[in-house]
Amino acid sequence: MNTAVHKFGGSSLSSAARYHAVANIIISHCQAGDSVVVSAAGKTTNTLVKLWLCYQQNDSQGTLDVIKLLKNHQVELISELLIDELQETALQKLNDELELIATLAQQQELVEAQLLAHGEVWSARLLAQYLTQLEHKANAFDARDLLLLSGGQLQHEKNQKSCQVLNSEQFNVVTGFIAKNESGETVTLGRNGSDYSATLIARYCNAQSVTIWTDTQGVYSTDPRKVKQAIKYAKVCREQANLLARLGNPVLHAKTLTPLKDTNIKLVVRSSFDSHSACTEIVKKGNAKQKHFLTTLDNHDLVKIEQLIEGEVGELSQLIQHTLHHFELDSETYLLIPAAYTHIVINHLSGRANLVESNLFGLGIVCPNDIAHQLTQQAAKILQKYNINIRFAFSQKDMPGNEYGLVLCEQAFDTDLLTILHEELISDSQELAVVVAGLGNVGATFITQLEKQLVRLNYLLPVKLVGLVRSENMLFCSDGIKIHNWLEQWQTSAIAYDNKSLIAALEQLDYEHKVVIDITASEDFSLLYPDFAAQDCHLISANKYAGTAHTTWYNALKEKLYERNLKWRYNTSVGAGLPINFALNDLQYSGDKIERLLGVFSGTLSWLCCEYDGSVPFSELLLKAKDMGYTEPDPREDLSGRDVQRKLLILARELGLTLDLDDISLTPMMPADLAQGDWLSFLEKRDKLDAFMSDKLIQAKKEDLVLRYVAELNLQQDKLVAKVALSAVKKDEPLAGLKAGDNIFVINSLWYQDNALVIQGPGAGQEVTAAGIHSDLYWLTHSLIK
Ligand SMILES: NC(=O)C1=CN([C@@H]2O[C@H](COP(=O)(O)OP(=O)(O)OC[C@H]3O[C@@H](n4cnc5c(N)ncnc54)[C@H](OP(=O)(O)O)[C@@H]3O)[C@@H](O)[C@H]2O)C=CC1
Ligand SMILES: N[C@@H](CC=O)C(=O)O
Repeated sequence: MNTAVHKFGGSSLSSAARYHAVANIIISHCQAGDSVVVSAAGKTTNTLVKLWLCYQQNDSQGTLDVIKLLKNHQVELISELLIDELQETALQKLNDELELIATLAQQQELVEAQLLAHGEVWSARLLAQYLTQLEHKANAFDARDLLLLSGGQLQHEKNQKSCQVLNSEQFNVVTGFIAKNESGETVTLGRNGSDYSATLIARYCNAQSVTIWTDTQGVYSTDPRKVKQAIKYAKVCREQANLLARLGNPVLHAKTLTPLKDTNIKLVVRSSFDSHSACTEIVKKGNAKQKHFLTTLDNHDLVKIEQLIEGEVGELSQLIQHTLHHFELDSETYLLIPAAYTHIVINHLSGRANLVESNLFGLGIVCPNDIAHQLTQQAAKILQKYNINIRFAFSQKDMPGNEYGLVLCEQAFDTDLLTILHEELISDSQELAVVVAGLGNVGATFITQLEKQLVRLNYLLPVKLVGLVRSENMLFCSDGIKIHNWLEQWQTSAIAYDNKSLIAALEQLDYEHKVVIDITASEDFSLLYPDFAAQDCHLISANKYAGTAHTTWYNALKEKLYERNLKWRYNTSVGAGLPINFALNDLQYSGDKIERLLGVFSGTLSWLCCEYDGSVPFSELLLKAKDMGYTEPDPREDLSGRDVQRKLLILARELGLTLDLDDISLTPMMPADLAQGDWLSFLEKRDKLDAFMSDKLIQAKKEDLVLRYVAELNLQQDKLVAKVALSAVKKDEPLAGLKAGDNIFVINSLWYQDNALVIQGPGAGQEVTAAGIHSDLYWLTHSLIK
């Protein structure tokens, strides 16, 4: 049977709301037969440890107070989650257990491991009951019935048999962290013990995968809480994960990985707070690029040890319930120990260990082969420059193919310095994967231009085209699509496309940065932007739908992108390749205030108004504009004024205004009823459009005016004016003197009041638009390197 194991840590279960979220994840991500391993809720283990300390110090009042704390927390969870009989029984059982703890404490019979085990037992029981109440089959299992250790060693054969009780018809909610010994006593599995329980159970059940649901979104290049630019990796190979763990990185514990050795069990680290976001997969060697990591060490002691015995580091780690790193340098063996535990280790090694340095802080650098030495030297130089005294700096080979460096210093360094180190040591290792959606007029031209442009981009950062998407098919090649024969590859290898497979393909990309370039004109495609953001993709849009979506959706997208440090560029959605967005932003950055924006924002309507003199029917020109690649796929999007309305909204939002499309008044450049029906039925009624435009032209000519489709945003008056409409303008006005197809943006601001700033040039066409998208790609790439 293909089962999976899911593990939820304490922070994932800290409140009733979190239990509810976890239950939803289980219902949507797990199948009957899967095991769900849980830690103690929130800070329960810490509270139990506090209870143990009070008990040891014979502090009876303290003991009772902590029992009360535990009770309040559990009662709150039970009362908020369970109802009726389930609630009553659960409260009764909890009461009995807490009374027993109080009695045992009084009688001086408390046992530490047995006491600590309560946290996991309560979580598993409550979660199973809550799932049952939600009408899903679930049962709680005590891992002491599944995991047996004898003489400190796991009894694999017996455990494998015991795990057969896990039921294929239900969710099996199993306590993490605990096991039993041959005398039936409780033993705990140490720090991150629940992660270890999960991988052990996965091995014993021959599960397909283990998902560690946690409060971070995956494994990052460095701590994302300290360095905003930290990169989340889609894939990390087990050897590097193991090394990181041994250097004390808290995301995965070295022990967690051991049961997976020589198995094909997939290990995934995923956020239980954002279950749709991209995760990190820990893969077997060769299935992921070697990555760069920086991990920090706080307050460690360095101890020299004589004759390290095989397996002793593991034993010592078990003893202090903490990771220990050991290394050989100049034929001596050293241990790096969290300072709080040094005395325990030194005592344990009775006479074989000497303290060499105390209170060290440091940096671990995990990186691909052959560069650890160089990066370690570089890190040391940077730290020295910032007056950090270095005690040790060396690099080592770890397992084949793996290297690391350690820089141990006298002082701690702050997040600013870590950010600098990250920028200097990690940034160079990044690659950008490009996925292009839409290979029509503009998209195909963009790809043609990309071959040359890649040379330029590669000076900044290695950039690869890895995906192409059209309305029905897609092509993904994670090593890169060969641009000169993309069409051939498309014809032989493109596969059917649906949203789910597209998201899965994005998730699989093993790149530090990814960008989806939307050159479709599809609203449906734009609705996937939040999913792209969840996959850590930057966005570039020529498509105007997302930029003009309803404010609530639009703001939520912006917020999501901001939280993930993702960029969204959409320069070509207004004015094709013209730098209108740049100009508006630049004016604002430099303290200017835009008061009025007026112009012709449609290449199609500009071309039509300039070319139409009544000698040929208007609709014939419209078909020509379509052939030239100026119009939207359905040119009525242009004629209706909707396309211009969208552009005005995009610029208004750029100026910080909170507007929606309906706040911009619109007068179409065609009879309203022509908007109905499909394109062919429109063509049958094109005479109506011709007559409509002929009338407008005759009227304009009579008054010696010319026709222009004009957009205006005026912030000068009390009431904001935002409108798009066909207007007749005087021949000496800037809007009249356009070349066919040109856009013009007339900007009045504090600094450009009487003499407006004017931006004018081609406002549509595949070449200029594709070039504008390249500008967005260039600036995105540029922003990623520093
Ligand atoms: N033309 C111009 O001058 C300018 C255009 N733009 C914008 O650029 C975009 C593209 O314009 P243009 O190239 O002229 O349009 P086209 O109609 O020529 O091409 C559209 C492309 O999008 C693909 N597509 C449509 N729906 C989907 C979908 N749901 N998922 C994936 N792909 C899809 C189509 O696939 P298939 O090939 O299978 O049909 C096609 O390849 C539009 O948003 C437009 O507003 C912006 C500035 C100027
Ligand atoms: N159809 C549009 C294309 C660019 O956005 C136009 O004509 O301006």
